[in-house]
Amino acid sequence: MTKISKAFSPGHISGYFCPKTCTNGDKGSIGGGIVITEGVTTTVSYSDKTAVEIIRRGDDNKILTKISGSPPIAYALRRMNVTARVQTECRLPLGSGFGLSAAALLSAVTAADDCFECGYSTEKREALAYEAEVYSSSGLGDVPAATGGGYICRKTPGLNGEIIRKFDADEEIAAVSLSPIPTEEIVKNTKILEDTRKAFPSGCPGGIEEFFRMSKKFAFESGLMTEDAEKIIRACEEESVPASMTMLGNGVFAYGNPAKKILSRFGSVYVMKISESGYSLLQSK
Ligand SMILES: Nc1ncnc2c1ncn2[C@@H]1O[C@H](COP(=O)(O)OP(=O)(O)OP(=O)(O)O)[C@@H](O)[C@H]1O
Ligand SMILES: CC(C)(CO)[C@@H](O)C(=O)[O-]
Repeated sequence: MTKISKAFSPGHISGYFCPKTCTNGDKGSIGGGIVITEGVTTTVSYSDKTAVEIIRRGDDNKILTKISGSPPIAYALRRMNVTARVQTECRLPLGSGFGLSAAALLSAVTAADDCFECGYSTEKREALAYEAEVYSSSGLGDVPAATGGGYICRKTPGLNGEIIRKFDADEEIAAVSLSPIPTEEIVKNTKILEDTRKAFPSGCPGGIEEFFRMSKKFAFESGLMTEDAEKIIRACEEESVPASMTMLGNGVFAYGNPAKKILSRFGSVYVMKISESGYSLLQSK
C-alpha cells in the first residue's frame, strides 16, 4: 500500500524586513513578524512523476482556488531525488504576505522526508526548504520564522540566525487582503531594497503594540505602503487598534478582538492567532 504523509506549517506575516547576506553567503533577511495559526497542510504520496496541486478552501470548506504546479516545491523534490503526488491546502490567499510559499515548503519537505523514509535531520529539512525558497525568490525570512512560533524579531539572517520569539499576546489577529504583490518583483528590485534598508527600525519591540508601531512606520518610510492599506490603517487608528501592512501583499493585519469588525468594512476578514509552535508532521501511514 502507498504511504501517505501529511505535515503542517504555520504561515508568517512580516511587518518589517531588511535583506541581509548570511554568514555562509546565502541570501536572507532580518526583521519582525508574526507566526500565525493559519498556514499550509501538505499531503505527499509516491508517484512516478511529480505533480503538485495547490488548493485554497473557504470557510465552508468549498474549494475556492485550484492551481497546478509549484516551482519551489518541484525544486525541493528534485533536490531530494524523489517524485511524488503533492497536495497543499490553505485558507489564506496566495502571494498576499502570509508566507505561504515557506509554509508549503516546510510542510512538503517534512511530509516527503517521512513518505520516502529519507531520514533527514531537522537541520537538513529546514536547509532544503530555505534553499528552495531563496532560489525561487519567493521569500527571504519566512522559513526561519516558521520553524517556531510567536511574534518574532529576527536579529540576524538565515536558519542559524538569532530569533527572539515572544508569546505574551493572545488576542486575535485579523487580516484583510485586497490583492497580491509578487514577492519576486520586490526582492529583485534594488531601489526598493535600498529603501527598506533606510526605513528598517533598530532594536526589537518590547511588546505587540510596539511591534505594530514599528511595522507601520516601516511601511510608510519604505514607500511600500499602498493607498488601500493606508485607508484601512487610518480606520484602525481612529479606534486605537494596532495595525500595519502585510509584507508583501496589498493588505492589512491588525491586533485585538475589535480588529475584525473594522477590517470587515474593507473585504473578507481572516481571523487567526499567534502560533505557539512551528511546523510539524501530522500523519505517517
Ligand atoms: N500554498 C502554496 N502551496 C504551494 N506552493 C505555493 C503556495 N503558496 C505559494 N506557493 C508558491 O510560491 C511561489 C511564490 O509565491 P509568493 O511568494 O507570491 O507567495 P507567498 O509566499 O504566499 O507570498 P508572500 O511571500 O508575500 O507571503 C509560487 O511559485 C507558488 O507556486
Ligand atoms: C521578503 C519577505 C517580506 C516576503 O514575504 C519575507 O520573506 C521576509 O521578511 O524576509
